[in-house]
Amino acid sequence: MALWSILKVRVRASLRNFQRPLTTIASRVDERVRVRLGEVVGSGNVSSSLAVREQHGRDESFHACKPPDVVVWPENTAQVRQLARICYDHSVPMVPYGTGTGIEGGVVAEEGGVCFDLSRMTDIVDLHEEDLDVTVQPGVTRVALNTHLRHTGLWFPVDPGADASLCGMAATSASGTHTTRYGSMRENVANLEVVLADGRLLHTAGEGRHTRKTSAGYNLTNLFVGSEGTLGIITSATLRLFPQPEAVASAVCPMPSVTAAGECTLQLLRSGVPLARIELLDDVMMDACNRYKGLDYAVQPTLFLEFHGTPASVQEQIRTAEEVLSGYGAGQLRWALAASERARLWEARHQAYYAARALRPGSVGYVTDVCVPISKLPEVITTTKEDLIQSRLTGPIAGHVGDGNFHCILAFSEHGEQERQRITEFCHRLVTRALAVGGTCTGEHGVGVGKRGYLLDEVGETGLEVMRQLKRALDPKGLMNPGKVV
Ligand SMILES: Cc1cc2c(cc1C)N(C[C@H](O)[C@H](O)[C@H](O)COP(=O)(O)OP(=O)(O)OC[C@H]1O[C@@H](n3cnc4c(N)ncnc43)[C@H](O)[C@@H]1O)c1[nH]c(=O)[nH]c(=O)c1N2
Ligand SMILES: CCCCC(=O)C(=O)O
Ligand SMILES: [Mn+2]
Repeated sequence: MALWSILKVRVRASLRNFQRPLTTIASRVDERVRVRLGEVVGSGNVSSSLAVREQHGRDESFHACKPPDVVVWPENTAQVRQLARICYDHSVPMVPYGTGTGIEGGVVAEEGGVCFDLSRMTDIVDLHEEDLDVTVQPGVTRVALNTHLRHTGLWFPVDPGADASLCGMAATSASGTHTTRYGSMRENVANLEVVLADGRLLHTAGEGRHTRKTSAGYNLTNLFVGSEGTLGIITSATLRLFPQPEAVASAVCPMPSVTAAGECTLQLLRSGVPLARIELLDDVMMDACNRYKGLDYAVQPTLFLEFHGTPASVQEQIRTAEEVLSGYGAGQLRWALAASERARLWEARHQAYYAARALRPGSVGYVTDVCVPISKLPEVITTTKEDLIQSRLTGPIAGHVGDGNFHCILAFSEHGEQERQRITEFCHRLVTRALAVGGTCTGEHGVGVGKRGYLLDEVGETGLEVMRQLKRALDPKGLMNPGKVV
């Protein structure tokens, strides 16, 4: 697309945003407010130090740091409610903070205010083994939960690469490498406890309820899943658990091209093999992972696969998968059967972001996150790879291809203005390409500040207006994480 057309789209989107202001000019945190916050949490749980504020004003992405005015560490829901009430009374913005691993600038304090660091609320409140569910506080991370569950025979499968907080994952509607089989946070959250902007406490599915399904009224749970701190502060999440699979087999499978890998993925999904994981890493990504983790895989487009089930069903899944793979020119499969080998393999995939950045030491990462209908994946991924080459950009591709979701990771120097411009234009073309085939500008990382300009094109005028009406209804003063999403 010509530069002029790109600019027109941008200007149109930002004009529309401008026409419907959602936030009032909120006041900053003055001494009076600071003292009141300290009275709630105690002096050890509040900080105005610049280093602490800067650490909380950015996430793992390239988005510029904007520090909050003060950081508080509440220790329980009652404190979160009291703190919210103080902020509400004084019209001070509130920014919830989980583990800060987001990559769309979600925790950047656009208008300053109070950052609620929830990492000290670390209880696993209710584990119902017979019901296959658990309730966790916002300081519990996905690895901490699975470590806790290790001896129960249960696990929680949603696995973004980072060891993120589970409530932060709910807030961004995160997914991971198991989503193709087990779902994302949207499918795996049964209830949320939320402190609203004015301090009221909401249980999205009703207090104490933890059923597999419900049709009681509006789905408030999924209104808050993906709300990115703009509607309230999640103080606990009730999550679905799964039995740990009896048998697990992982394989690394080199493919002749990203197109063949995409087409093969489609055929595997159609064949009905219940793939537990299917991830694509292109040649550049494989090279980066080999270097970063000291591995020796072939440097070519590669599928990482995993099968779960009984020993007999895993064998059968493998037989069917091998037949499909051979039809698309797959090379020799390398199996990882021992738990330690599998852990090494998936750790390499989970750290793909850092591996990509390590290709250019000192760089920052610009991550794209489009998701398309699965039938469009081969076409979109092929065109994107060609675009990367034509744009002279080094952008390894890693994809949760079973979901039609993939990322390019563009590592760049913060000082290279021209390169940054080329990256911005490439990312814009990629999102436009995804939207044109019925896809989304973000499959899992959220809107944050990075994707705000695309929400209108994606959900339309009415969609955006309804989102904004909901925001106004729940947060009339515009205090919850202002400047994000809508
Ligand atoms: C190496 C690597 C790899 C990956 C990823 C990151 C990195 C660094 N991610 C992105 C990230 O891990 C994911 O978005 C997490 O869900 C963010 O959780 P945090 O707890 O870190 O939220 P973080 O603190 O970064 O906050 C993110 C947003 O949620 C809000 N928020 C956080 N906690 C909240 C709460 N309790 N209540 C209300 N709002 C809250 C914040 O205000 C902010 O808007 C990812 N993601 C993904 O989906 N799939 C993936 O595969 C990966 N892979
Ligand atoms: C690689 C892109 C950034 C993180 C992510 O979402 C993933 O690794 O899947
Ligand atoms: Mn991802």
